[in-house]
Amino acid sequence: MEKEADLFYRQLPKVELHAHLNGSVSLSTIEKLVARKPHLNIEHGMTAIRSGQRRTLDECFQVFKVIHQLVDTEEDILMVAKDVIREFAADGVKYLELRSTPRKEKTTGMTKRRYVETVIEAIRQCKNEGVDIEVRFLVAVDRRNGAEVAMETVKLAEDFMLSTDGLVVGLDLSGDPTVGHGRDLLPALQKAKNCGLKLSLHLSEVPSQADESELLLNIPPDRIGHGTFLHPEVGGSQSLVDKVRKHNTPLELCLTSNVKGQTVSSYSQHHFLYWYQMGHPSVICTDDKGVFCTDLSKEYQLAASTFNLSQEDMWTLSQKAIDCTFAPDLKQQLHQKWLELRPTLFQL
Ligand SMILES: CC(C)=CCNc1ncnc2c1ncn2[C@@H]1O[C@H](COP(=O)(O)O)[C@@H](O)[C@H]1O
Ligand SMILES: [Zn+2]
Repeated sequence: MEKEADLFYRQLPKVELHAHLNGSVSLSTIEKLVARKPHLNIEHGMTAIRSGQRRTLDECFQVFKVIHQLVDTEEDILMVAKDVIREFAADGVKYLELRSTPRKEKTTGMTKRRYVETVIEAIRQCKNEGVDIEVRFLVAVDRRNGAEVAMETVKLAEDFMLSTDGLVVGLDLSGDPTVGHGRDLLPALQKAKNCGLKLSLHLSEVPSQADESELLLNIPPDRIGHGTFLHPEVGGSQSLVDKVRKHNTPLELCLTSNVKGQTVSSYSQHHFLYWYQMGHPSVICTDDKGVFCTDLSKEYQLAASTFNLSQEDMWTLSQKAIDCTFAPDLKQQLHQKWLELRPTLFQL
């Protein structure tokens, strides 16, 4: 029987704002992909980092390369996206913002436009099948690919924002944080902001990026991914913190990802506490639930047990996340849903 606390966190209605599509592929979907491509000789150990395991950031990024080999056709992307959406729904996520990087045509046999269309198709199919979750999409820019590709991606994202009835809501900046510099991507990010795309930027995910963060915070972004090294105690600065505070920019915080990727030394050292105690908008997210063998319920439970927070605190945290979404049209509906679900949850 499921333990009472597990049940509480699974039933808690949740908002997931930071999920990379190909990092979110579950074991059962990986098995289906491996069966489609036995010649690749890929085992699950190569696509996930299990409990207790730690990897360097570099090793983590190698894992994405393996997953990308497995997910390289239109059929794969449709299946992966549908499976991921259904899994988040089964975990009690009521609103999901997925993000994914359209890859070079020669690696997938399809154009970047077709890649995004396929993810949108998966979102539509899940909606038509009655999966109980609202999904929106952020087109991702991989910082490793430089300024020109970033600009192309922004144009693509803008086209989709205008043609998908609000399903494409923004732009993500991600990829190996040790490669490239945000200054080169500034024109593309500014263009995205000016045309109405919401911006979620991976920021200060590794140490010594204070200059870059300073620059990118001036845009300013609409949300920050990780922000692990923003505050002074870890080599950031008060000026960075002040900027984030001034704009009240929400942080997307991913505990397991940071501990397994070794940018944070232990759960109790996670910067969640710094921002949460300040009353700053902090949203618990998974990052890559497949790679890091987690789900959003586990992340909520982990935050509660690590920082000694009550179920009531966690309820408030999940409810406040609604105000950090990039879908203003859905906020009222989501708040209503939370209110309706509350009585059943606290009767447990
Ligand atoms: C290595 C590590 C600790 C990962 C967690 N932190 C991350 N930091 C930056 N970019 C990421 C991270 N996790 C996933 N991504 C991005 O998401 C991609 C995978 O999802 P997709 O193909 O865009 O659908 C990766 O190739 C990478 O560009
Ligand atoms: Zn991320």
